[in-house]
Amino acid sequence: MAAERRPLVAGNWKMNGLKASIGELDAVIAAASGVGRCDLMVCPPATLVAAFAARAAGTPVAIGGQDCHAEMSGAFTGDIAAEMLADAGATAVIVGHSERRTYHEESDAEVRAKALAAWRAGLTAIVCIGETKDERVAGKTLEVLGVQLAGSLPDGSTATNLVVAYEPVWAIGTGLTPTAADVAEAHGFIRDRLMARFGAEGEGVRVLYGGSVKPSNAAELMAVANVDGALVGGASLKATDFLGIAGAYR
Ligand SMILES: O=C(CO)COP(=O)(O)O
Repeated sequence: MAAERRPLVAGNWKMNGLKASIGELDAVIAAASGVGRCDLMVCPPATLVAAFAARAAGTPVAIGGQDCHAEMSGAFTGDIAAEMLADAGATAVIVGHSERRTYHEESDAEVRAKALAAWRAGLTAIVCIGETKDERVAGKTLEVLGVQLAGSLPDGSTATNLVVAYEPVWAIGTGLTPTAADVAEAHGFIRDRLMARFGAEGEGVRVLYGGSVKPSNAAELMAVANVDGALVGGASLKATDFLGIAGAYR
């Protein structure tokens, strides 16, 4: 029997949001109990994690970080340890987002170390993978995803400590999305790899789609086999749009 995977719709606010933005979180919390068929998470910038986690405590909305350092503490100016995110009330952290891989040159090995750091702190690791436009045009999408999965996921991944986010780099912030068939192919491939390596746990790992998800395309994307929710960037900044996407699971 296929594993029961409860969908997750997570918002990645990236470098957006000030204290006043908590009103958007309030609106998500107010509507959350009506979004019964999926989990909801908001990943604000690090400066807002503690305040957001305090506000979301006892509600169905989880709070996550956007990145963490692999070490627990030390002389790493400007960096944030997974333990600090957990201390602030986060229950998950995104690692290996393509913007980290591109602008901070993070390798699969570093992403893997960050995922292990997340587990050390008791956080779920949301590990992002995805091909560039050039890689897709060259027909290398699945090869790239295979390498990223092998290098970025630690041994010991389970249905509860890991979420994978498939985010084609060319679909992020561009308004472009892959066809449903392309999403099905990528997610099916990821599922196969997860099951080959982690067995029944791999069957339970949620695989999110990310890249230009909007209320208008969410239902179609979320209906694809092995798509267990969304990692939403721009459209997560407005509660109405974010909730519109989660509405795919109403
Ligand atoms: O990078 C993303 C989420 O992590 C997706 O961003 P957009 O939804 O803005 O395309």
